[in-house]
Amino acid sequence: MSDAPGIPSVYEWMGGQEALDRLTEVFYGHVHKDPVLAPVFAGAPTEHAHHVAIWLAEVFGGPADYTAAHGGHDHMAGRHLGRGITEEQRRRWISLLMDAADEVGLPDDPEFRAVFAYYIEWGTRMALVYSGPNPPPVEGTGATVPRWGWNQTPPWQPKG
Ligand code: HEM
Repeated sequence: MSDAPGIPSVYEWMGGQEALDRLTEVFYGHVHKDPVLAPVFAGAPTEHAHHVAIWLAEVFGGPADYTAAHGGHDHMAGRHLGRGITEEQRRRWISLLMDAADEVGLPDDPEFRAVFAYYIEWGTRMALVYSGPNPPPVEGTGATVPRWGWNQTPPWQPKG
């Protein structure tokens, strides 16, 4: 959902790609030291943090580079298949990401943090759905990367 003309995108507000890369670098630094999450990400390639930063950029109104060059929505969804993510792991993921947001100095105004937390709550719950026993289809679905603006985002359903 696009925002009104003249209002910066959430992506611009948070500092663009550079801020997102700092965020995910610090975040995955914590993840790899965390007893609950380290085993989950033990096999992740070193570029993982950057790929997630590119995904988040597209979600928050930045360039559509994940769609153009990293496989788009279906690739992201497919990377969670069969992982059986637990609620404890999801909560820890959020907690470490919010710690990282403070550490790298993302804006802390209530509006930005509310939109940010709204997407992260939804996205982590979707990661659990895809990682679980009955995931939605992930190939050729035509699903697009969700876009999060300042306003309410409409309910999302996988296509196909
Ligand atoms: C808003 C929440 C989330 C977002 C935006 C997200 C985003 C992504 C993206 C974009 C990828 C694919 C990276 C690539 O293109 O190479 C990925 C992979 C992955 N995600 Fe997530 N994710 C989220 C939540 C979670 C949670 C809660 C967990 C587990 C606790 C998780 C575990 C993983 C794992 C294990 C991979 C595969 C890493 C690999 O390539 O080995 N994700 N995620």
